[in-house]
Amino acid sequence: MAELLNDAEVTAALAGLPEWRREGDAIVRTVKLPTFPDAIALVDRVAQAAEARNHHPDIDIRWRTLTFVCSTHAMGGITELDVHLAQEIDRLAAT
Ligand SMILES: C[C@H](O)[C@H](O)[C@H]1CNC2=NC(N)=NC(=O)C2=N1
Repeated sequence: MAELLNDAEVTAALAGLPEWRREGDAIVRTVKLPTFPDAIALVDRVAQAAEARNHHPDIDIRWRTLTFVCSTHAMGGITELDVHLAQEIDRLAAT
């Protein structure tokens, strides 16, 4: 299992993830899509990617606005798995 990142490591990771912010034991990004179906389509793409890597974000869906919350539940905090998932979500959100 991936090790917890310390504060400096989280800060360094977020420097490469400008759309993301730290909220306690998680990193968080909000994405606004043009339509509700567009938002659900992105959720589906993220779900496929999360399943493939067996690491899943918490997802809040409010009309066209999605909030992704990445934390490693088994470790109770932020690990490289969350950073890599955030990078993947950014790629999928850009398509
Ligand atoms: C058994 C399975 O590998 C674990 O439950 C996985 C599934 N997806 C997960 N996703 C996240 N975000 N954190 C976890 O600790 C986690 N654990």
